[in-house]
Amino acid sequence: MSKSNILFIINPISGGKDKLKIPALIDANLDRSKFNANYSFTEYIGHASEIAEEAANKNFDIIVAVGGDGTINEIGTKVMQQNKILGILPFGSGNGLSRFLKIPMNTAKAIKVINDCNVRVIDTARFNDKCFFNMAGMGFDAHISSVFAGNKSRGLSGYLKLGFQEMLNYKPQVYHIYIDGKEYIRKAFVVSVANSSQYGNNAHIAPNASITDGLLDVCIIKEFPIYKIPVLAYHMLNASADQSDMVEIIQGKEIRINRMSNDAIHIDGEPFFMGKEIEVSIAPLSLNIITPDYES
Ligand SMILES: Nc1ncnc2c1ncn2[C@@H]1O[C@H](COP(=O)(O)OP(=O)(O)OP(=O)(O)O)[C@@H](O)[C@H]1O
Repeated sequence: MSKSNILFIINPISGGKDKLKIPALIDANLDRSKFNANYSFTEYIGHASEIAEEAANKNFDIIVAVGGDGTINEIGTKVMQQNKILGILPFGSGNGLSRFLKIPMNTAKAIKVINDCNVRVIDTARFNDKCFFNMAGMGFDAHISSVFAGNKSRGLSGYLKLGFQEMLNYKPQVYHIYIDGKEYIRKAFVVSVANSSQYGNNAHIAPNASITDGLLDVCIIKEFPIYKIPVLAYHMLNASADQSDMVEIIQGKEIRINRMSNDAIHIDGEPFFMGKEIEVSIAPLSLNIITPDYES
């Protein structure tokens, strides 16, 4: 059997964790009878995307994102365009897509999942012309991702600290949301569009989301008094946000969101600016990705 060429692209800053030992962990755990392996470290924002494009144009069959949802986004976009296979070693702050797909957080175990090479095909989505795989949105979470991007300390504690500071001053906004032909006008704290169920760290905003159903879950977090944060957190961590009166979830395929401001949006947790009108679309079953074999 011929070996597959596999490239590991390592984001040295994601999740705020040291990655210098990753090449040695790959050497110790990757099945060399199946793979010819190589790796490279990213040096700047957007570099993972450049490396992935070059690798996909060459003869790499599998490209592994070593990082969080932002790194997966950069690499997955190129992998999808070239119809290659994406692997993940989770090393982000939140690891939303990895957790949803049940990819082990332990690196040696995650490499074993790659050894087994069970490939699934999943839905992907877009905000205007930018792909996302896990979650995209606007409102408070996008505001946080834009402030967090300029913050030196990554990781969960960095997110939480910033979140509390910024929440005190954040004002909910009015959104006109069109889902499969119906208009919803909502004043919201957050509008998230979910492909998977969770933001990361097992905070499930769309507990019924499926990544293979051809549908997106529009999750509207309504304006709420600050003392209700623990209730919202409880629902997210218990995957019961659909039962909370603070959250409205509407599934659909053709979605457009109009808003009054040009504030940051986020795509898989990374901030971007793309105007007041966002066209949201879904490409059913469009990305090949290595996951655990759920049947075994
Ligand atoms: N060498 C680098 N220096 C600075 N930024 C980088 C570098 N390589 C990649 N990046 C950027 O790091 C950002 C964050 O990456 P990523 O999303 O993987 O980590 P995270 O935000 O800690 O995790 P998660 O999204 O799971 O919460 C991405 O926008 C990526 O473009």
